[in-house]
Amino acid sequence: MARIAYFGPEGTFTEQAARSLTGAGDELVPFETIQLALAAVRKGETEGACVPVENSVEGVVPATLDGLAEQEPLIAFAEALLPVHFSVLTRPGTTEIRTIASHPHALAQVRLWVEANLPGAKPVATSSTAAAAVAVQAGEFDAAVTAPVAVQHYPLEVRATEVADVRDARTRFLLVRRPHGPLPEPTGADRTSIVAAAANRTGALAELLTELAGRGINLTRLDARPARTYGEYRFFIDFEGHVAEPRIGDVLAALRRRCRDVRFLGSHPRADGVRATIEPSAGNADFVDAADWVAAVRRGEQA
Ligand SMILES: O=C(O)C(=O)C[C@]1(C(=O)O)C=C[C@@H](O)C=C1
Repeated sequence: MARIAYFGPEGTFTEQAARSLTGAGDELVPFETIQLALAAVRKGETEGACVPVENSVEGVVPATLDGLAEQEPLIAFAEALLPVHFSVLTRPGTTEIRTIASHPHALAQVRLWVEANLPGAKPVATSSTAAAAVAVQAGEFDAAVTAPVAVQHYPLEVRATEVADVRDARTRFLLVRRPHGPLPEPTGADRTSIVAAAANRTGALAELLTELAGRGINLTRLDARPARTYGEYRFFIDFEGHVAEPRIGDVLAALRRRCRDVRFLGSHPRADGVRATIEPSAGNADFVDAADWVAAVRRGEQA
């Protein structure tokens, strides 16, 4: 049985993701913020932490990216992809909705719906969707935009379901742990994540990307976040493949040479099961064959 921290309180999308990534015997422990969930696993209070990383409408979750780039390293060893649509909850009997609360990512995904259906309602940011339900229950706000499961945890009334400005929105979540023990086995449908600090000079980012492109490695995400000094950035790069593969090991070694700093954030199976695209002459067998040939040349056996 493992203790797993998650971005709570109870009834968040993240709790759902954590349940899908853990076993029945595991204990899920809610934390009010992403930072606190990551701190729990760093301190060894829990064996893992489940946090949201990116949404198909609103993009990355900054607290997760910054939290993984800074302090002691953590490694993602599994991911979940959840469909995202919302319920709107109020205290029973509420007649007028003047304030509508939720996580900023959730508010951004229902802005048009709120304008059309609750004109004049003021959006208010809370730490999570479930925290909005708690605040509505406490009488702080009139309505909460929540995950559909939230109503099972809080005694609120469902005013609308399936609320979403963009159909088929999805959020991806990571299960992270401290870097100890073996990585998940490669499956052929894996994702590798790094955060890199490129040198501050012309073409530095293009050179990093050329290392990946030259080995036929397909990117799945590229984001820049400030590196806490004005004008300096970190690049979060996700790509197809697993560090156990020769082609991925080869590109990581090249990035390590080129970057001021590079941190490995994990290699794990993709939740959508999409298999890596392998370009002609960039498969693992091609890398192994090329390395064998160089070794033979060095031994003086082949020219
Ligand atoms: O507040 C929650 O329920 C969360 O799990 C966070 C979160 C996010 O960070 O994007 C997760 C999915 C939705 O996109 C809205 C909020």
